[in-house]
Amino acid sequence: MQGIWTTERIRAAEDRLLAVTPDGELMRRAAFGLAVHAAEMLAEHTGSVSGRRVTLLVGSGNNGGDALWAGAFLRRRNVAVSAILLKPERAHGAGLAALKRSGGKVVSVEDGPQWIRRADLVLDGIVGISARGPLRADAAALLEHVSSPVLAVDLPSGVDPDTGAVDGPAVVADRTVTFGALKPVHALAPASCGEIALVDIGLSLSDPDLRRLDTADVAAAWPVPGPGDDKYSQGVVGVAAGSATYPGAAVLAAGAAALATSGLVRYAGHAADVVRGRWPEVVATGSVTDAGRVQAWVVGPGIGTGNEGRDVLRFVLGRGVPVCADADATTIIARSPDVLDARDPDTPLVLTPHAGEFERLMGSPPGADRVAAARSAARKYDAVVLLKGHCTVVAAPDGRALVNTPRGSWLATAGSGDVLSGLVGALLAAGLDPWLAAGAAAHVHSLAGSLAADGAPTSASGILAAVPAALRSLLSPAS
Ligand SMILES: NC(=O)C1=CN([C@@H]2O[C@H](COP(=O)(O)OP(=O)(O)OC[C@H]3O[C@@H](n4cnc5c(N)ncnc54)[C@H](O)[C@@H]3O)[C@@H](O)[C@H]2O)[C@H](O)CC1
Ligand SMILES: [K+]
Repeated sequence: MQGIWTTERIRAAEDRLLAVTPDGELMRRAAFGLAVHAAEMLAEHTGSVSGRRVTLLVGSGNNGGDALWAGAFLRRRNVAVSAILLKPERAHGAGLAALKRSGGKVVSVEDGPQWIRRADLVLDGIVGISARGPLRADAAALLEHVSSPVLAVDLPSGVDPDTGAVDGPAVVADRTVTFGALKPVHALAPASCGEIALVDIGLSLSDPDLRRLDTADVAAAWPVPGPGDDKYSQGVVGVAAGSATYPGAAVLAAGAAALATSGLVRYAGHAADVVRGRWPEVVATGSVTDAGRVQAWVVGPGIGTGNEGRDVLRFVLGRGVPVCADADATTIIARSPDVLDARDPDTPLVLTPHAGEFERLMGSPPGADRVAAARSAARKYDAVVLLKGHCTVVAAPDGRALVNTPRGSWLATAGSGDVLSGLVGALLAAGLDPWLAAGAAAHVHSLAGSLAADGAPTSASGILAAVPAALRSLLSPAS
């Protein structure tokens, strides 16, 4: 799993390292890495490096200092470098001196636009981990003239480093070169960061604040049948979803559970005939009380929020096995939290709210800091909370949190959540740690979404149909 640290932790680690490193050495290490990526981008976009033009947007802190030093290094490759100093009197002294010594130009903010328009590459050194609030107006005004590729220094300016929230004008980078370790912005605002490159500057950090699952983590966690397995050994998952009026949610959730692992799927509800007709391998019954033993339940999609839905949820919560409560079940819990009294305290619960359901559960929307929001809901309900969004956040009651960096926005389609809940349930039945089960399911769900979309809008049925291909790409990449 990839570690992600808050800016506070990063700054503390940088300060510790600065104390034992020759003055300016860290910055030169960072800037050299930056210059290598800038040269790579020039070659990629223009076919050459020498003679090309790079314009630096230079803020008043060390982020600007990185950009100035990188400009000095680029001068060695005969790149024409111009620096626009947003606050000339507060520009990084050593960096500015290095740029001037190397023959780089310093231009005024007033003349900035023309130097931006003629650039082959713009380096965003406006602000880094010390960013506070929306991008200042003078910096924002310069962005309007950018038409070349952009390389962000450490992180794209105008994006909140710790939440990835964008509140106003902000840099949209083609590539972001960050130093030492990933910050939350790199996982929470992928569209603003572009391709992310990490330059090692010798920072040492432990106990990440956040994590991101790599493909290898998901592949290692995903249950794959072995010689000794049978239809029960991979876990039996119960799916309590849908109704005679709305059988679709049941078909999608049961189907996802059936495709996710080799375990047995039991469906329970009023859509039994439709589910049986679509998924003959699913053992379908008309009621949860007739469903038989399972190792985990998925409950909620399409069950309705009335008395009958509440009774189904109460029954499932009382079975003493992990439960993934989604959709209508989330609304029932929000309206009548006492339904959770039926739950054995040791029974793991996974809640999968979208922003609206989160607001019902918590009384207010997730807000800008979605990791903090998911963590607060996880503590309040003593449950793993998978907070859906462009970047899905999964928080556990013990504070663990992971971010699933999306592959596009193809999942925002009706029924997509039903597919996700089926995937979560199958992994819970297979015995995965609930937090990991939710994270792995979200990872495969977004992979299936991008395969199904293949660049054009898709539907929940398309996402469901792409689950096997997503799993194949994960579990047997060579195929
Ligand atoms: N410590 C090191 O040797 C290394 C630092 N690295 C780079 O340093 C930055 C962090 O630098 P810092 O001086 O703390 O602050 P910033 O440059 O991020 O910002 C300072 C400056 O920016 C202005 N500002 C704040 N908010 C905004 C805003 N919303 N819009 C515009 N301007 C803003 C404010 O005036 C501040 O004074 C880090 O990101 C790295 O790039 C490297 O890691 C190498 C080692
Ligand atoms: K920046």
